[in-house]
Amino acid sequence: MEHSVPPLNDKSLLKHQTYINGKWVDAKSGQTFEVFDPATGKLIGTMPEMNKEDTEEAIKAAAAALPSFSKTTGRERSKMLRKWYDLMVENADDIAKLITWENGKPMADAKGEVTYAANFFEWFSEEAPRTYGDVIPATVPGNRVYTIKQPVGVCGLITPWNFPAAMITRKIGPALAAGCTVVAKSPGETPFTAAALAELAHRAGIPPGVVNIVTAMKNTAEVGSTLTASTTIKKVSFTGSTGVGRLLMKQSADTLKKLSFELGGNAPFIVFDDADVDVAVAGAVASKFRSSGQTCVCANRLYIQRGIYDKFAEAFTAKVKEFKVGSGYAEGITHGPLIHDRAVSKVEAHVQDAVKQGGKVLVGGQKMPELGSNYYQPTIIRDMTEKMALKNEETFGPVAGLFPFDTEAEVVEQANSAEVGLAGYFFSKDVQRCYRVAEALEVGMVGINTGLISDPAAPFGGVKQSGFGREGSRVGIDEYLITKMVTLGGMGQPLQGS
Ligand SMILES: NC(=O)c1ccc[n+]([C@@H]2O[C@H](COP(=O)([O-])OP(=O)(O)OC[C@H]3O[C@@H](n4cnc5c(N)ncnc54)[C@H](O)[C@@H]3O)[C@@H](O)[C@H]2O)c1
Ligand SMILES: O=CCCC(=O)O
Repeated sequence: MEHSVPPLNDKSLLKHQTYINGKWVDAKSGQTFEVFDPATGKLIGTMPEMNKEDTEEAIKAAAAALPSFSKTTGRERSKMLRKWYDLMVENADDIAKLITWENGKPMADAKGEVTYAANFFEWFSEEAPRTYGDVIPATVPGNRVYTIKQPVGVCGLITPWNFPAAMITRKIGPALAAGCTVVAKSPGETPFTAAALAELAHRAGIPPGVVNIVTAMKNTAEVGSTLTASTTIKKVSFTGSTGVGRLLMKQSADTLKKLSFELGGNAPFIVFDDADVDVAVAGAVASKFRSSGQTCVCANRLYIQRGIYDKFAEAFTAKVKEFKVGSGYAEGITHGPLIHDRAVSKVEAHVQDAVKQGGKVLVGGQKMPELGSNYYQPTIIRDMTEKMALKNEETFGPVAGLFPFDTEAEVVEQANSAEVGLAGYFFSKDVQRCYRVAEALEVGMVGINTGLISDPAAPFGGVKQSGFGREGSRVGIDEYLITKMVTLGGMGQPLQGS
């Protein structure tokens, strides 16, 4: 389905170059890559196809900016981040238009993402002046011990397309607050939002070289190996799939980098018989179908206790039938396209596999060629079983599989059977069960009686093969700091003259 792209209020936010050392530049090779609108398949524009040489140039710029930036006070960095936050808020409509254009999510969701993304700058502007160390009572007589927090150095950041703004600000915010400088590789599918953020960084007065954005599509792996092999880069923070996370961890081994990895999920979503069905359905709609199922914390396996199974399935199906799928710019649209044809193929494969093994489609189950090649109907399948592909792999698309279960112990075992452990959700009115199950789930984040857990104030991250490290919250800045211990010897002498 065709749609027209609403014009930006500030056309200068749409860049076709990238931002390195405070300047807008092309790739040294002159090469570019094309970026397409997932809703129409039409070309949005091109961006520089950068390679090892360009990445090294960006690392050099970040290294040159580090000595002076790392010596600014927390209060000075706080003001810069606050200014960047204010500019994001002022330009929220334009950034949302760019997100919808290159990612496909509906404008209402894109606006929500801009607020979420900007809030990381606001949050870390408040953390920047508060990187306290400790004064430690020493064991050795005559010693005095204290710690200071210092920036880790130049950081390499790699983020995915599903939140073109928020995944970047969730890393750059704490990095700058800590006094680090960064080289960020923006996602190949959604580089324009990142470029608009860089333009706002420039306007906010962030010094040249502090924020550098490398763009690439075909050369992505080359850029990744340059960042991980560099001895200048002291830390890599990556958000993306578990497979790429493993590769980057191997590549980082030779230089023993500090790492933070926010990787794939396969979230269990459990509804107990004693839950409020309406609350559980609202939670499932929010958790499963946010961004058409393309978030790492989306419910993937919905476990519904047998006593409530039919009632939940019916109410959930009724809600999903109300969705309106189409171009993210059109009025009243609740769900947009998937990012590309590979995403559609994975969704299709999971649905076909479930149906072949006895799953019954309650709603959806088909592609939507009348809208475009990247659209798939929001889908619910009941009578799911443990052997189905959707149970073991993150679908990353708009398919909800309903698994029946009998006991609390059984469902927790099933929930924990995944290799990954990012988010988990459950619904119950029994307060003792709430504590019990929250403590038993092997995940980094638990939602009880809610399907939405993302909050800049709350620590975001996983366990098992969902990675390590936490983003947002008061601990998010620690990922970009080192704790230096200082011991003063020969202290504690008697007062002079005594
Ligand atoms: N835990 C989290 O916070 C979180 C958040 C969002 C997405 N994710 C996960 O990300 C995945 C979806 O995103 P995706 O398909 O774009 O993931 P992906 O791993 O393919 O790509 C993520 C980023 O890594 C880059 N990349 C890919 N190969 C690379 C390489 N060899 N070297 C360096 N960079 C490389 C991509 O260009 C992109 O910018 C899902 O598994 C999802 O769960 C996790
Ligand atoms: O896709 C992963 C990030 C989602 C979020 O931050 O809510």
